[in-house]
Amino acid sequence: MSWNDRNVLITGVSGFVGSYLAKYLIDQGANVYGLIRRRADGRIPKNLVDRGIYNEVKLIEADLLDLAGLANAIDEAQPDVIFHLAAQSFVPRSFTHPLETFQINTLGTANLLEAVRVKDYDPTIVFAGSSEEYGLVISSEEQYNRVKAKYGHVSPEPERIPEVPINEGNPLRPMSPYAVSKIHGEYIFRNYYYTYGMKTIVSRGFNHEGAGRGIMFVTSVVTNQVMKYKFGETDKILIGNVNAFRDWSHVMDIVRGYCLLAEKGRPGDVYNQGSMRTNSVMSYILLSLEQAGWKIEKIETMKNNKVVENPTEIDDSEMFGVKFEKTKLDRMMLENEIEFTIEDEGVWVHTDKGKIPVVFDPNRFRPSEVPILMADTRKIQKLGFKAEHRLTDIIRDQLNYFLRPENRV
Ligand SMILES: C[C@H]1O[C@H](OP(=O)(O)OP(=O)(O)OC[C@H]2O[C@@H](n3cnc4c(=O)[nH]c(N)nc43)[C@H](O)[C@@H]2O)[C@@H](O)[C@@H](O)C1=O
Repeated sequence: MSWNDRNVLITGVSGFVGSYLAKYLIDQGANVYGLIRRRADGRIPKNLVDRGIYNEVKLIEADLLDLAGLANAIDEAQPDVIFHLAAQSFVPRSFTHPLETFQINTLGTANLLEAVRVKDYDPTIVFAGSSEEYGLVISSEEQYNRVKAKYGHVSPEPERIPEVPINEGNPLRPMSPYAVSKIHGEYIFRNYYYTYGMKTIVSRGFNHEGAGRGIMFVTSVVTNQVMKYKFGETDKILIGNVNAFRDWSHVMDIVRGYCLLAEKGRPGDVYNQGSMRTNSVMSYILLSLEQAGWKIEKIETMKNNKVVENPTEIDDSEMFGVKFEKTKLDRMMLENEIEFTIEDEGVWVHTDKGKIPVVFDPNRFRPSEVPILMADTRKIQKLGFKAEHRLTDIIRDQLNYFLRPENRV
């Protein structure tokens, strides 16, 4: 399918992913319409300015909670394809504002589909579902036993251990109101295919990052602080749970994946999008420091005397039946040889230029956590998907972004 002269409507166009997607589609010749909430301050969304497309996206003001406004937007855009990316997407906010999260992500999603249905258009509609839907993924017998001791049960019980890499058939064990809201959104999408024959397709995107990623997400939290440390604007790196493992992709790989799903995805179906690797938050910090110019010799916890020599040594051996790039430290953590706890208080990173403190901040820990995510992307690969970027490409783009003083927060 050629995108040339196709009408595309993107909800969440001023967000991180929405703006990259809009730029990509404009470059392909599409007419891109973007749904945007009315801004009281009249300021131009930074992401659209940074992508250089502010004058090229046709912005339509409408709120996901306003059905009439959405119906007007559909009339105006007459979309061949809709990408529904707008959401309350920050997991910690969903813990403090669950109802707001449900309103925007579930009711808002239902409203959008209703607007399309009542208007009788027949676009392909792609939904930004999330790997968060999988939630409590079991990666080893040890972890299973720990989880069972903590919660009393694991429901549904795993049919295999490890449950990674995660395929589309994995159980959904949501660990946040955000995850529940995305499951709900996804199921409305799928149901509208079965009930009304609408061409709805679900992407379950694993974490995707790059220059301009929201400042509150961990990859920006890390790279922002690393650059601040480099320029003497801070004397430590503050962080929450460094044991979490994520499948981090470059935003452009996922943007291409969204387009592929619109072109070739099967209506009513669900597709993972990710990189088929998994790395820890701790490694993200160490690799960022390394790319910013420090040579890392060892790490040592501030309390409890846990030491790892050469933690960033590259290990591309097979784990969970997949060969992927990780650090020596990632492997040790995945094999339960080492775990960081809040009682460790933090980690000293020993480098060629002295010790850097990485301090654990109790306020950044979540009431319930997704321990590990790693996508099995074989289903979308059959449509032609390929994750082109390495983890270090993402880190490089983010460090370059924070090199500019005006982007550091
Ligand atoms: C696919 C999915 O991806 C994103 O959700 P997320 O995985 O929650 O992303 P995040 O970057 O906020 O956290 C990743 C991990 O990092 C840990 N972590 C440690 N220390 C800090 C910290 O200081 N800040 C944050 N934010 N996280 C921290 C934190 O505990 C968690 O385990 C959203 O785009 C979501 O919309 C989405 O759909």
